[in-house]
Amino acid sequence: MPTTFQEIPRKRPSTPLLDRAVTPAGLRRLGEAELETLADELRLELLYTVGQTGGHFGAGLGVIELTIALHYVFDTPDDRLVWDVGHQAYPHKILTGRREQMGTLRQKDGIAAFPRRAESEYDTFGVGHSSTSISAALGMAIAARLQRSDRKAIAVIGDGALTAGMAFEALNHAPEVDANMLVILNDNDMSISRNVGGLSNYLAKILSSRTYASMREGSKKVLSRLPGAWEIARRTEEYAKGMLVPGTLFEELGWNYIGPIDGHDLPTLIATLRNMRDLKGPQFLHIVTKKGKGFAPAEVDPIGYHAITKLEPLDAPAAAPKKASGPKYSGVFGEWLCDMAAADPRLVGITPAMKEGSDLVAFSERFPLRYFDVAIAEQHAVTFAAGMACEGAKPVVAIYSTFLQRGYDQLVHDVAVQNLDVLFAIDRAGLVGEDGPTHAGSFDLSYLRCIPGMLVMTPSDENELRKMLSTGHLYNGPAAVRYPRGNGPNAVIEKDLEPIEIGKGIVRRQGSKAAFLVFGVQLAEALKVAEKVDATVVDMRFVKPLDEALVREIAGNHELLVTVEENAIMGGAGAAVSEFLARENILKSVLHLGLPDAYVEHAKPAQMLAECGLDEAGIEASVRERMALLGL
Ligand SMILES: Cc1ncc(C[n+]2csc(CCOP(=O)(O)OP(=O)(O)O)c2C)c(N)n1
Ligand SMILES: CC(=O)[C@@H](O)[C@H](O)COP(=O)(O)O
Ligand SMILES: [Mg+2]
Repeated sequence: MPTTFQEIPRKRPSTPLLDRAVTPAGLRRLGEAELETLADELRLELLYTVGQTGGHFGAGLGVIELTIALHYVFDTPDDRLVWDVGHQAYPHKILTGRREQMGTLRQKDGIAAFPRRAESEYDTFGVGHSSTSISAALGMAIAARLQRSDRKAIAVIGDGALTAGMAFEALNHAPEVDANMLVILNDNDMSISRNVGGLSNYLAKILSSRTYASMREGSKKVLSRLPGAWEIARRTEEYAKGMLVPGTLFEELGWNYIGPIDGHDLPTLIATLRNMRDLKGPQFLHIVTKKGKGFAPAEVDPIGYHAITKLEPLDAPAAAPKKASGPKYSGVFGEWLCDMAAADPRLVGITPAMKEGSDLVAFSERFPLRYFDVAIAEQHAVTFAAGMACEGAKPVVAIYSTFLQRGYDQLVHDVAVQNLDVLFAIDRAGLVGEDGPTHAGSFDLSYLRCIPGMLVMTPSDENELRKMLSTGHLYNGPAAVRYPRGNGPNAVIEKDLEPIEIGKGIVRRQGSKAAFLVFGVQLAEALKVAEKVDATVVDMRFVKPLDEALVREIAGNHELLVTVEENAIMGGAGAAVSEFLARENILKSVLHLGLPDAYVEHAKPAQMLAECGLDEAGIEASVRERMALLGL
């Protein structure tokens, strides 16, 4: 049985077995009898390293045994192992040659938050967005068949990730092509919050209907489903009886379902994986684990320990009293949602499995009948909102920019084409820092402003966010407000629910020669630079509709326009300004400042913004360079 630790070690633990197993080749030289001790060492090492760096926590603790068993039984990296989401893959990284790099996790030039192909041959598929593993592993399995290779393909997917439509698209397809592949469902009954929905309830029913409790001790009942292990079952009537349970959904789809088994029982995991490794056709292994396993506080609070910040050194000087920072942008949204819900009974709040991240916690408690967590199902979230809007509800879809990409067709086809009244509260817009490019909200201004009828707003601070949410809510049609991860400049927030005039920007500073047209939170930096170069600063507020009259006026009395946005320059807000000037045949020097046409590697947000020239120094340097070129 795994050891349960009570504390996160602050000193690197002694790990004699892990020291010999930091590659799969080394791991496979260990005797099977040593693996449970190895699991304790690996779990302690994980506690230590994540304690030093911060990062995702509970999920990795839950797959310590599984990770060991997979690399022990399968010939990785030749056998392809695909982790879904990838937030549970730190043990995988430790066992595949990156133990010494774990101290650089999620830091500039360090190893990434999720598996990525460029980082290691053992990271067979880049992940971060959930529910992609079965499709990817299926693709690898069919490629192996076409290449007459007998390399295996294994997908490890969580019960949360399994709630996304694309997971079922792959579950549907694999039997059609009779793929030789293995899907391992890591069922811990948790998403980031508790997992929700019919599938979650169904999985719970499987656990109870297969007398999982008795199986957990023996677990031999499971082996009875496998060739060569049946004799064990046949010897005792009660085992055979246990198999007379109805087929599972997965079997009905054409998968050979095995389980549920205890995902922390290493001997059973190894025996079962060995038996399944060479079976032909689509294989589905259902394991039951605990998120946060082996660390008592995380076992008790898996939601709170989904991710942790790094431990402060014990001898750290007493931190200077932090300037009271205001609420995070998510918190401003969460408070507005409750206030507007109290004022407008038509409002409903929808989240695709990110209640905590998008801060719908208070709303879910105060308005439970109008709160909907649809699980990890962004496409469904958008069209579900569209259906509600058809009936006069005023849905607010709270969604990360990067995850809205998953529901883009639904936004266009189901909401915008029908001009339905849905408000998208788009959190994590722009660079998000340590989660890296898979989670950056780099493209929403580009992919939203091209949609006819869409209202697209970019608040420059917390108060502007609140005003724009009210504006979007009261607007009769598809609307979007995008705002970044974390805190703003701590602006004074007016607690009313009044909208602002649609399509109008505000001149925040009058200067000459150059004029900043700012779309979003870089307003503060632009104002500082404007003081130095005596530029005008306009808070544009709206990407769509663009305040064309104001742009025309500013262009008429400035030599240089500088657009600023934390979005891809390609097709972003700045492009809207240039398109307008071109359409009006207004010749003007325009400098676009934004995110480059590249994937910005993970680091601290400030480091990434500096790298993109979106910090004060970068903005100043670009503007001075252009002004010099123009002789201003
Ligand atoms: C498309 C997408 N939506 C949302 C998320 C945010 N997210 C990260 S982990 C997670 C929960 C995953 O649950 P599960 O697959 O059961 O893994 P567990 O954390 O329980 O190990 C969610 C919703 C994501 N990564 N990708
Ligand atoms: C793995 C995953 O997708 C989430 O855990 C994500 O990392 C959360 O991001 P925030 O920390 O910005 O809420
Ligand atoms: Mg889960």
